[in-house]
Amino acid sequence: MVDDILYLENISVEFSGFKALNRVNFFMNKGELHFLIGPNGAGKTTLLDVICGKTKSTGGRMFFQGKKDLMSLRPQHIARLGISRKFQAPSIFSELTVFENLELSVNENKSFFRSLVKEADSEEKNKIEEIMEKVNLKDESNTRGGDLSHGKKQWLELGMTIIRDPKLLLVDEPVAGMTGKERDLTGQLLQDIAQNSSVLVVEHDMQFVEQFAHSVTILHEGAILCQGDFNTVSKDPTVIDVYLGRGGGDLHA
Ligand SMILES: Nc1ncnc2c1ncn2[C@@H]1O[C@H](COP(=O)(O)OP(=O)(O)OP(=O)(O)O)[C@@H](O)[C@H]1O
Repeated sequence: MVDDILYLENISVEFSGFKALNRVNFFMNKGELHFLIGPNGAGKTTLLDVICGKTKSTGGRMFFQGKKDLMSLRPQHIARLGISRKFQAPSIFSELTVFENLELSVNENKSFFRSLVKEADSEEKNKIEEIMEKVNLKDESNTRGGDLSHGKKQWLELGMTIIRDPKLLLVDEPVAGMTGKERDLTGQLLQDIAQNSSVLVVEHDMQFVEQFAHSVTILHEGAILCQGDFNTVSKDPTVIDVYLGRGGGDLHA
């Protein structure tokens, strides 16, 4: 368990008697870019909701960095430990520039209104420059968030999330609606982020998963079907059954 960033044991969630997650065991190593995949309704979003404290498991155990017990913590406490979530729809400020959006996020300890009135200091400005470079928005510093393409909005929000140096980043379908080039750059960006943080991504795009995943977990009907590298899980007969059975075809795109 030494290298575990996240360790979940017997996690279960019920919605009015329906088992969305049923005794799920899941772990992730530090520095991993890990993909969570599975058919619609498999429980992927529910699992991310449990990790960030939005939804509570009816039992089991959940540890962060080997020792911090997440089970009884509220979402804001879990976020303060360094677990950040990036949702599928970008939630940037359309009227603010790329730089200003990042400026608002650079110091999470400042209140929202204090962030609005106080300019970033030189250390914070350097950090913003570094993040703009990382998320391919160096030349868009003065562009309004609302004027960015869909892909660039996603990168800006990723930048607003990683500027706080999360230890674990949870990401919902980051490449939905992106062009091929944007997908590739996003994959490289996620790999880059995983060098300093650990990243757990929910994704349906199998070509993207095959190209960038360090490891993959397959959820099916609220339970883990298998976990391993892409090649191993894509050859697993039960996985092939699930995907072929659902009309989803081979895992290989
Ligand atoms: N708040 C809720 N109340 C009732 N049922 C819910 C609730 N949230 C999720 N569910 C059900 O739990 C199951 C798992 O949902 P979840 O959104 O976690 O699946 P998913 O794998 O993320 O699916 P998708 O890939 O379609 O987003 C689904 O059958 C869903 O309808």
